[in-house]
Amino acid sequence: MSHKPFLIAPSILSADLARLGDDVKEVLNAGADVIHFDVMDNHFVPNLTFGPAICKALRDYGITAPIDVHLMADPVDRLIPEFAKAGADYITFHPEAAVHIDRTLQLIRDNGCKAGLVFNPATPLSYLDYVMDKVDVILLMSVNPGFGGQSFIPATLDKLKQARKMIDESGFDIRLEVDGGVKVNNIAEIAAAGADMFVAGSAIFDQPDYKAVIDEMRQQLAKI
Ligand SMILES: O=C(CO)[C@H](O)[C@H](O)COP(=O)(O)O
Repeated sequence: MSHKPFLIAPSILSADLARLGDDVKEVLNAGADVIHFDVMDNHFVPNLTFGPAICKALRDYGITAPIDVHLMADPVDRLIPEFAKAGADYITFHPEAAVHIDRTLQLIRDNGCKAGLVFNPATPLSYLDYVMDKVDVILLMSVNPGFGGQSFIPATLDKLKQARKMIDESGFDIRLEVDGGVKVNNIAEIAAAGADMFVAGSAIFDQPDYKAVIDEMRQQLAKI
């Protein structure tokens, strides 16, 4: 197995939304690598969160770290140029929400962002079969999307191993991201299964000392 340097991506779903800019600065100062930005539309998932204006507000507030926009929205295409303009670095979407997956991946790259597909726990990896050359990131949901604070679904470990094999065999430069129920006590096992980018919401933002959690996560990752 080969993997890229590990990235920790706190999910702002669990941040203090009344003081989002400051909370994001704090988590980055605590050692986070990427900000995970959950876009929920109350249609594809039963919750409603943030749009491009909030992404732009973070940029205007001085956030320079990569922003990883996870679209839990249907349809997706018209959001892509908006988020690219607002400062997104990664844009990922669910294949079930796209009419033309290949075209949507290309649209993301054409807008200057890294493109990715997101897989719900029961969504098969076969959606990747003809687009491995068009993805920069594969995101496996380890919970059903919509809410933070859920438990990691163990079957994700086998799915991560399959995705890692597909990436390694493809020879393409693709990140393997995981989202949902990632904690200090399971991050090593998740990394051993092949993930190299870890979204964590409640595990980080629900603790008073972000640096302590992120440091502990890195200590666990150093075992891999
Ligand atoms: O996409 C998400 C939910 O749909 C969140 O990013 C994810 O659940 C993170 O929260 P936690 O780490 O608390 O499980």
